[in-house]
Amino acid sequence: METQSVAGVACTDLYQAMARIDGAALARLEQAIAEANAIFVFGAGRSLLMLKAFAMRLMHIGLNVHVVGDVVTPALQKGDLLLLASASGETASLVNVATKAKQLGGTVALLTIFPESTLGKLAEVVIRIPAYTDKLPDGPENVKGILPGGSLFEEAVMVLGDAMIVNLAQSTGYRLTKGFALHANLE
Ligand SMILES: O=P(O)(O)OC[C@H]1O[C@](O)(CO)[C@@H](O)[C@@H]1O
Repeated sequence: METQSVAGVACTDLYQAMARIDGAALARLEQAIAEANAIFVFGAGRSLLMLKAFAMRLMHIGLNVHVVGDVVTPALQKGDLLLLASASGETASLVNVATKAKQLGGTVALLTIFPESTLGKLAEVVIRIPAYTDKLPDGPENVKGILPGGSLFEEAVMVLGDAMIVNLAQSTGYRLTKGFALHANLE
């Protein structure tokens, strides 16, 4: 199959996953983001890359956002939000960070395939992304798509992030009709 056709099938897989996401849970996440004093994002590998892209957009619309582990990331305070992306919900470094964030009075939000995971139990706001996973048997609820590994989950995180920006910008009064004035100018 030609590469652009593979990409087209991937978009269909992504669309079908999006159609099964709980809109009320997403609205709760948007509210938690809008109400947080500061937002911290964290993940491992590609899941973290997607959240870094989301963090950039949150900065663009004027929100106070940090990436856990960066040398200039400040202390998490009570009233802050920790947003995690983890397909498995079991990555040990995220479990440690989530536990610490809760001890500090933070709220934990999670994007995951497994709401019943260790991270899912720690998080106050959980968004289930019904992407294919080889950790579950194949079946009508878990159909392998065209993309390899955890790509469908990761790309769903990316698209959901940009979609949330559309709604968050409306609620914060940021106009998306022009370029992002706050985008880095030292690149
Ligand atoms: O998203 P999870 O389940 O926390 O796992 C993170 C792992 O997944 C990947 O992002 C992709 O497989 C890896 O880079 C990383 O080690």
